[in-house]
Amino acid sequence: MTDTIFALSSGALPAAIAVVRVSGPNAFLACERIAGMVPKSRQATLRTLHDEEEQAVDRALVLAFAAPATVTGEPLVEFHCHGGRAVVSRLLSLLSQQPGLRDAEPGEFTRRALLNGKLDLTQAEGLGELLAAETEWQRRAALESAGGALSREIEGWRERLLLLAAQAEAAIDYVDEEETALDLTDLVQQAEELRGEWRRRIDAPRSELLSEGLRIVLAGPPNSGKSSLFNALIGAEKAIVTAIPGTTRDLIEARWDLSGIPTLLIDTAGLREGTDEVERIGIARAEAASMGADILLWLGAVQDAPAHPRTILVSSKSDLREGTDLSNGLRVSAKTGDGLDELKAQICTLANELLPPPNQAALNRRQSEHLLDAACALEDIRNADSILIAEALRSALHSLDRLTGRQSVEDVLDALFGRFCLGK
Ligand SMILES: Nc1nc2c(ncn2[C@@H]2O[C@H](COP(=O)(O)OP(=O)(O)OP(=O)(O)O)[C@@H](O)[C@H]2O)c(=O)[nH]1
Ligand SMILES: [K+]
Ligand SMILES: [Mg+2]
Repeated sequence: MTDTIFALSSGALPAAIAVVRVSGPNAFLACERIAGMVPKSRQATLRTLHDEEEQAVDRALVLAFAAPATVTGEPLVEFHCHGGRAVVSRLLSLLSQQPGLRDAEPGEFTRRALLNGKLDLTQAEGLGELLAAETEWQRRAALESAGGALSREIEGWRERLLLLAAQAEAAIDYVDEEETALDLTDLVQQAEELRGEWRRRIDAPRSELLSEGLRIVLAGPPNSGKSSLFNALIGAEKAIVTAIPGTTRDLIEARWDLSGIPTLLIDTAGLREGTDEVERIGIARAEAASMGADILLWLGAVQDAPAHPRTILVSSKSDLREGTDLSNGLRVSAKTGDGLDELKAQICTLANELLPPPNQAALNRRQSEHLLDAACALEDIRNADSILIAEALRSALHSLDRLTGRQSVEDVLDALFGRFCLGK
């Protein structure tokens, strides 16, 4: 029999309320022993929790959910108790003494939900992203995935693919019976339309851009004011600023929430012929960071700017150089704050082009790879015979199923072909 698992599901203690969850076949039994009864399914009931000596542990709201309509698909009980450390620790130790109960492993509730078909892999991944979300954009995108937007899209592809596969299999039967080969042009065209849709999804921005943040790099000659601008943008004196050229040596990174857009702002060493070994290494890192930037903020002369497709030219220290600006960059002063809003607006515009649209569930690397496999499977079907086409479609289906974590396609294929089989 499966273990019954329990864990503190709410956040750090102490807190006003703590939620302890129990899931598995013995959840109701444990509830009965601790709360004296199992409340009616989905009805919050205030109970005194007791230990084995009938000593009161806490007054808590108890919620029971009957399987299978629960988040894990198993019988589930929630204790909403007071969030003191001693209360929670007493309740957890009490639970651990109940028959068949043990501590949950990290992510185990979600794993059970996955195994019981309550969500698929893409939703579980979305849930992970939702828990990790720090900015608005991340939250909205993760909510799309967790809510099943991606799995619904994949399910749509899968159904179309299944229909095509069934037609291809039927065409094989015709060949067996030496009747006129069926015209497969239409089928091939539909498969290629699917492949085109997948290609566009694969080429779209990845969800990692959201979880890791857009890399925005400040680069330019020494003393151009990179570190000052870095500090002004993040609103903290994180980087050392001095009048000495070559102050910054290593990369300095800060997570920066730019109006909901998750970014990683990176300050770098000023670019020049390095005077000592430490500075030369720092400059090499600065150059590498500039190359790898999603957006480059260049604080030097136009003609010296590295070739980067998304560069914003910044003319720094605008408070000092009234009207004598030669760089054609956006005039910004870290000292007075002049031009900072405009700079942020320009970064936002570039970021909007780079990031996955928040109303579409972006694919992560793992998902893209499986979708690419599926697209590749359908690559050479244009002049293939029905047997090869059927095989290619089947292989594409397998890739989609690895994408969602669906175990086996065979049963589904069997069921479907049972219905579709023409001529047999
Ligand atoms: N007036 C004025 N001075 C500034 C401004 N920004 C930076 N400075 C000054 O310029 C000097 C260099 O600034 P930093 O921010 O250290 O320049 P940096 O590009 O990081 O320099 P390195 O790290 O050495 O490459 C310091 O003395 C700053 O106070 C500004 O907007 N206005
Ligand atoms: K400096
Ligand atoms: Mg600096």
